[in-house]
Amino acid sequence: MTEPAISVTGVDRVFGKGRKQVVALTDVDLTVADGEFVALIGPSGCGKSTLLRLVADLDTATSGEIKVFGKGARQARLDQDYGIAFQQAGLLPWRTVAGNIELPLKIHGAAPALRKARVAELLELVGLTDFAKNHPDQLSGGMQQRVAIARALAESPRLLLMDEPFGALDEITRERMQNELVRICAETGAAVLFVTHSIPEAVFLSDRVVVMSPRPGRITGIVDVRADGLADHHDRTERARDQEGFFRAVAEVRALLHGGASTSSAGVEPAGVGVEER
Ligand SMILES: Nc1ncnc2c1ncn2[C@@H]1O[C@H](COP(=O)(O)OP(=O)(O)OP(=O)(O)O)[C@@H](O)[C@H]1O
Repeated sequence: MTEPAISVTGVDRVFGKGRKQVVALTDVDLTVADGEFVALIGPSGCGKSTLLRLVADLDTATSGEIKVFGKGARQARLDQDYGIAFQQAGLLPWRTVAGNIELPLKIHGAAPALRKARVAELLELVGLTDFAKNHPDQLSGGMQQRVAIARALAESPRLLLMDEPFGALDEITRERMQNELVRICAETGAAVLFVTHSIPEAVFLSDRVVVMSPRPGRITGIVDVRADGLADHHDRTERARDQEGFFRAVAEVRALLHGGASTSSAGVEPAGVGVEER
């Protein structure tokens, strides 16, 4: 059997001491299978980013164990087993689109010919071939995010860690980016751990949606959207947004966010309405 992409066991993260202590995460267990797409959703402060940061080795758990492809988080970072994309694209303004995408390869000493070929491939993957020589300030927000995703994919990671990568985009661009991400995942086969505030976004993109609650941050439930009749995330198409199973999964996630309350009288939320706006 292949190693899971991520395995989190009994993880706690406590910040500060005494009266200022914040229990950001308590007793979190989560497995993301190789090639699986898992979304983390929950109200502000429930520990989504903290969990992602622990997996990325940007922070250390107070207790518990985190493995990435069977290795410790630190070793996985050193081995560049994953790519990261955050809400702010974080591009270097003085480098071109191609220069930004190339950066991780350059830092890790890839030969120029190899870099050039890989950048061309990635530009095509994210549909920005014609913009290779542009600078970030000449691109729209969605295009900048595509550059960031291409950069995260530069070293062909088997895992992507994404923290609200589409959070700053308008709804139409956001849906387009979601469709792009589905296609990119199908082409690369990468597993994804994806933080979002949007229920429809989580359901549309994922195989499983992990619902968290705050104080202390913990997992309150997991919705497997495939059990609601949605295709595996690699095979998802735009039509999934209109399927009955999609609305069922949205209602299930919402019920978990509300502590198991019935959603039947509330109906299904319109696309794009996030946790925070509710
Ligand atoms: N470095 C830190 N020092 C102290 N407290 C922290 C630190 N990082 C996070 N926290 C606290 O941990 C809790 C979880 O924060 P986190 O950013 O993980 O939540 P989140 O679910 O990602 O929130 P949001 O949806 O608003 O981004 C919050 O109460 C936050 O204030």
